Amino acid sequence: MPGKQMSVVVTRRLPEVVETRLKELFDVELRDDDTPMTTEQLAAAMGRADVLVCTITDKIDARLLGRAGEQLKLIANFGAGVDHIDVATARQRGIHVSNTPGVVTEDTADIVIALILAVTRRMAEGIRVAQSDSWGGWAPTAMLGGRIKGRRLGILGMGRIGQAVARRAKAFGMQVHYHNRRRLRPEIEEELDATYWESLDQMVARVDILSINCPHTPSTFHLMNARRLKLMKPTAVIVNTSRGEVIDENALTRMLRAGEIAGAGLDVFERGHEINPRLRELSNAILLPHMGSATLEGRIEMGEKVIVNIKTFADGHRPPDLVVPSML
Ligand SMILES: O=CC(=O)O
Repeated sequence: MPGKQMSVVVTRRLPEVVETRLKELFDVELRDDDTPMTTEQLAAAMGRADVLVCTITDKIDARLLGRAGEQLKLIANFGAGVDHIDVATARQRGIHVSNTPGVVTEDTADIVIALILAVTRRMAEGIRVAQSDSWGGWAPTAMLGGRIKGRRLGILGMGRIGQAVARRAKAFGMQVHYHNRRRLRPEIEEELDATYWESLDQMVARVDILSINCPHTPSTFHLMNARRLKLMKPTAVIVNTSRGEVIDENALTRMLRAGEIAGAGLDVFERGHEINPRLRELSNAILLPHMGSATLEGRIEMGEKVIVNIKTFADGHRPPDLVVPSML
């Protein structure tokens, strides 16, 4: 099927250069407004597109896939995480799913470090004080946080992002520990100076800062449940830039309130952008609106990946970033 004839429907506004390139290459339908499509709009899009370009704000479940037209052959996700797509059902229906791995790595790792520093050095409180009239000037005992040099960082999920976090953490003088389904190759472990823990419980109990960097899959849902959160030191900090569902958010909120965990830096939440109001009230939780990969450079690279996946598929080949259920 020649690329020009491929009908592509895009569910959200994308960076301008990406939209321009999509228009040059395909018969593309772009969005004018930047709100997520309703379920009905999504179903209609899936009924007419050969390729759907969607994002995390589009929940593509088995019911919706059941309404897809025969012509829908590729769902090219703009984003690395695909937990909003029922990949197994798509596969059964002969619909390929691709994503944009790799290009979100460095930006997301930067946000992990930013959150670690923001929580341990009380950045949010500091900004509030500086913006208010209440600042009385420098004082030896004011705004004291904790030093991160020498602290133990535990990385849960040592894929691309976890490793990029480890590199940065090493430069900050932190001790890197990690838990992963598979142990890293010895030369990578050595390069990162990283200590492997087969037991997640044991690692969680020993670290000062825990960074969540595993994807959300059925086996990582609530991996940080109440029991595991309770294993953390009361002085420890937890940072999540992956998916909210990996942590039991209610349990975390209770423990932060009770001072059983010292602080949290969260870029993602269990119910998307509906943040638990109790979490918002806490002064020891720094919350960001899911901006881990939000750089202009990164978003353009994500768009380029989407385009390469569609173009390769349109030319009759396997998209380079095909997601298969066994990867999840
Ligand atoms: O969260 C962002 C992504 O999955 O790329």
